[in-house]
Amino acid sequence: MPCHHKFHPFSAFPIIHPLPLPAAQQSKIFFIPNPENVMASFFFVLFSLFVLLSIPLLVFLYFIARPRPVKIPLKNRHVFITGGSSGIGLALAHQAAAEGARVSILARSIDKLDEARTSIRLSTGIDVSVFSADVRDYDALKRAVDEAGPIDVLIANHGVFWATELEKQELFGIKFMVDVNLMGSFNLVKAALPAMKNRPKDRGPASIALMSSQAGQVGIYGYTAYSASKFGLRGLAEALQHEVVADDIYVSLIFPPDTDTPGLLEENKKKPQITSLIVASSGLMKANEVAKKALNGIKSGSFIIPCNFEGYMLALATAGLSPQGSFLMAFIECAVHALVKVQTIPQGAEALPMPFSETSEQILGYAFSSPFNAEIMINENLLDQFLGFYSSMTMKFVKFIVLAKGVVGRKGRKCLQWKCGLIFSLCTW
Ligand SMILES: NC(=O)C1=CN([C@@H]2O[C@H](COP(=O)(O)OP(=O)(O)OC[C@H]3O[C@@H](n4cnc5c(N)ncnc54)[C@H](OP(=O)(O)O)[C@@H]3O)[C@@H](O)[C@H]2O)C=CC1
Ligand SMILES: CCCCCCCCCCCCCCCC(=O)[C@@H](N)CO
Repeated sequence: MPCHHKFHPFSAFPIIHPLPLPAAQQSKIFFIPNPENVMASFFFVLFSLFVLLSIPLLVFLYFIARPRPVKIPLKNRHVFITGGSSGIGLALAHQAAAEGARVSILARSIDKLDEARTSIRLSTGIDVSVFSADVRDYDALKRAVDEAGPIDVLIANHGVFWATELEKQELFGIKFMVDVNLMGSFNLVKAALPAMKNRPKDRGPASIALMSSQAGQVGIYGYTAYSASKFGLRGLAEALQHEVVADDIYVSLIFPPDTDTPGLLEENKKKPQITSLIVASSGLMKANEVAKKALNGIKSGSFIIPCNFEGYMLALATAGLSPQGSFLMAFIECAVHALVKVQTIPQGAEALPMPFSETSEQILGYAFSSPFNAEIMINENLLDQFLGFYSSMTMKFVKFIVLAKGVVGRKGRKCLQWKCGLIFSLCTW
């Protein structure tokens, strides 16, 4: 397919020559079942039937799962934050201290740590403990974690980042990002988990939060190494949640957009223009806004913590089978997945109208006409919608039940197993 647009040196946006949509695709954009089409009517009836049938099923599932809201307090609890000497980590430390937590921060530079301690003391009157270690050095990290004492809320926020095309990226740079962002988080969780699991039962639920990025939800030009390191955190988090839920530990993943921090200032000095354009479509947040969203998410035990509107959209589009503590959100995620498909179109591969100025069909078809180039397709195949909805619903509910605090907490694993079995057979009837 030929390239239909190119960058214009004087324009913030690539010049786009809109392509007329092929007739077949135009009809896909609006879902209007054609009454002359027997198959369509047949599927329409089938679909209505399934919708009707699904209501009692959902009510039944709701009563089995009986979700209980999780509350993880910060007051008088030990919050341990890596990368707590700068940017988002520093904002997290300020706010956690202000909420009455005992705060420990860890980073490499002792000077920056001391500076952070002073600034937190000045604004809150509270002294935080500081630890100097490199998260890549397991032994040093373990010593710091042991010295700090049992942790209630562990926030793996440390991170290094810069944007470069893979071709121009040196191997050691890739390894550095993966080692700090991903392996460093493994080191941290390994070091802290035993004491977190053995905490006295009356200390209440605990949290392990990992700082990802919107570039950890969707791959972005210039971020091959960074995105890979942040996507990796998601695998770590999803699997870890299964392993620790019985210990009343909740895992969270935080997905901020660009955030105004010393780290970003450095990154922006040498960023490919395309990266800047794409990233700009999700705006820029302040470190204390991100920290606020993050702490609220942690306190409510949310697995996925988006930080802005675009982040909520991305979270819906990329929910996958990640744990969902809210019955309603689990339902919405599955319904959205069955009905629409959001896909990103690599720059230069296909021309899209930009900004909106085209016909209503194109606006509906390509709702996110930013340089991010998200194409939103509406699924017009009813059988497909039905299967998509029920398969993701089935899987999500099995996970939902596995992870529902009520089930594990109240009656233990035996009860969990028969409920999982029941849900499976119910959903695959
Ligand atoms: N700013 C942004 O636009 C966004 C950032 N994020 C993520 O948020 C997190 C924080 O970012 P931000 O506040 O901007 O970053 P900053 O660069 O401002 O701060 C990074 C912190 O991590 C520490 N750190 C870095 N490397 C190591 C290491 N090897 N061992 C221990 N500590 C280390 C730094 O201290 P020291 O150098 O002294 O070790 C510093 O305290 C990162 O994980 C980042 O990927 C996500 C989305 C957007
Ligand atoms: C379906 C809805 C789509 C909505 C549009 C979403 C646009 C996505 C933009 C992603 C921005 C990524 C920022 C990464 C910041 C970061 O981590 C760096 N500062 C560190 O390198």
